[in-house]
Amino acid sequence: MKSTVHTVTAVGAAALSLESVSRRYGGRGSAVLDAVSCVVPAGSFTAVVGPSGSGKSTFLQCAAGLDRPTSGTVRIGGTDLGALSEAALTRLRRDRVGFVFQSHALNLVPSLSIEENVVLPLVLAGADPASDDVLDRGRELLTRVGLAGRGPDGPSTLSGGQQQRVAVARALVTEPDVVFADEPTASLDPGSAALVLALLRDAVRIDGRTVVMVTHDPSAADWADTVLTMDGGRLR
Ligand SMILES: Nc1ncnc2c1ncn2[C@@H]1O[C@H](COP(=O)(O)OP(=O)(O)OP(=O)(O)O)[C@@H](O)[C@H]1O
Repeated sequence: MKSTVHTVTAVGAAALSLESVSRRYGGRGSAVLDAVSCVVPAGSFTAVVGPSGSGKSTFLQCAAGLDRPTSGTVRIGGTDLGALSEAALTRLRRDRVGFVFQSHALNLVPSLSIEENVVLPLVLAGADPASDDVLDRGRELLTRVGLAGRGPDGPSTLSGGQQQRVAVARALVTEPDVVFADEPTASLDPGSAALVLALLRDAVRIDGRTVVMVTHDPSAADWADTVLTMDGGRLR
């Protein structure tokens, strides 16, 4: 089937591209993602919207290397994810991708302090948690998200909105090629949601990061530069 290539308008190389990506479950079933192609340039904020069941989460999972498409090619920063072993894909997700999930309860590790959560991707990549670089980076990001001084506390001492801001800090800590956010404001009140969305927008505008966010919420999509609409597994 012919597919349209959706190019998000922005300057810069592709941070993410999908080329005729399809995902089917159970072999004979219909395509949950149906020959989806798009190019997301570096330094852009893209929202993916669409009705329930249209394939938004599947799009995000395939684009982020959390799921392997049945066919087609996904590239992050020019790397073809399909060519990577499971171990290499895991490293790419750790080092070059940031994630913010829907539920703040699932985003943070409760047994770690707030600052340990923020720098976790660096430590998993082999950095010394006690090094000045790591400690400074953790403090810098906590200041950025308005939680300076809260680093030694546990995540459970924070509100849901504050926990999502920590999740954004952690998603940015490796300076990833792409930050993927799946309904990051779904469980938040409007004020807390706006704070989280402003952090994502500033990561794009100030730091040149690339954000791809799935959302049901039209007011959340308003924060993005570009809105991609999914319908029946295809981009409209
Ligand atoms: N693991 C799976 N096995 C079989 N079908 C699946 C699986 N995951 C998703 N689907 C189906 O794929 C379709 C798209 O699901 P997906 O979660 O991507 O949609 P969505 O647009 O994110 O929906 P929502 O907005 O409700 O979260 C749905 O019909 C769903 O039932």
